Amino acid sequence: TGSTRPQRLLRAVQKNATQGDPQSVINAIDHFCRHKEWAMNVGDEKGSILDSVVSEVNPSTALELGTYCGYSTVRIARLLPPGSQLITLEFNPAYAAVAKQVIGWAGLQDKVQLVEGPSGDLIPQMKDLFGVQSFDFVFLDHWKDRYLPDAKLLEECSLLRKGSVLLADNVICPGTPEYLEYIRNSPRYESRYFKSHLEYTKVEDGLEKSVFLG
Ligand SMILES: C[S@@+](CC[C@H](N)C(=O)[O-])C[C@H]1O[C@@H](n2cnc3c(N)ncnc32)[C@H](O)[C@@H]1O
Ligand SMILES: O=C(c1ccccc1)c1ccc(O)c(O)c1[N+](=O)[O-]
Ligand SMILES: [Mg+2]
Repeated sequence: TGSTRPQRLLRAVQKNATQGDPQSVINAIDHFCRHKEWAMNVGDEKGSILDSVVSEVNPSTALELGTYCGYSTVRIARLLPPGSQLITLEFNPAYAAVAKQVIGWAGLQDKVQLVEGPSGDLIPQMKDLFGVQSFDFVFLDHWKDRYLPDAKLLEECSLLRKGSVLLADNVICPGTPEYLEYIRNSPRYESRYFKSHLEYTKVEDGLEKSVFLG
């Protein structure tokens, strides 16, 4: 029984990154994915756009849908101000186990709550589990057919407030047509498309940033 790609990615972090240095963890994963094995992290090019949006929002409470190995978790958490929290949801236990170790290697475990389970079940529990009133920032990067139902669920659970920012990965590739149609035509959001490329490739992809208007 051989290792899995997430396990090989973790080994590359442990070998090439410095404990407590988030940027070195990001660099080690990007190097591994460019030169060894492609993996579905948001990547460095779209990651820079993610960084700029997170820095602009400067969230006290942030939510990530889809952790995988924790690459974007580290990107977001490293930019959070003291006292703020990132909650990240992952329903694959093997991926969650790797992510926990990557986040720990970066020294960001105190800023991150990694919760194992499906977003559809966990989102309605956010207030009870974590005392969250609303999210200032949400990064959507889980299976693409869940973006729309989970955005609606966040609205229904009153987890968005005037000014909350949703940032969605992969709106071109693999694509999230139903989500884009809804969010771009809804009077309750102001949306903008950031053109980029699918991680570690020349294929077009992009991020959709949507501000909830209340
Ligand atoms: C593209 S990967 C996330 C990549 C990560 N955001 C990054 O950029 O490093 C998508 C992840 O979402 C998880 N996932 C998919 N649907 C989910 C759901 N409904 N609830 C929780 N996790 C989900 C998958 O198991 C997978 O690990
Ligand atoms: O769906 C895929 C996918 C499809 C086929 C093969 C590998 C990955 C994918 C590709 C790039 C992404 O940034 C991403 O978030 C995902 N995803 O799974 O959520
Ligand atoms: Mg993605």
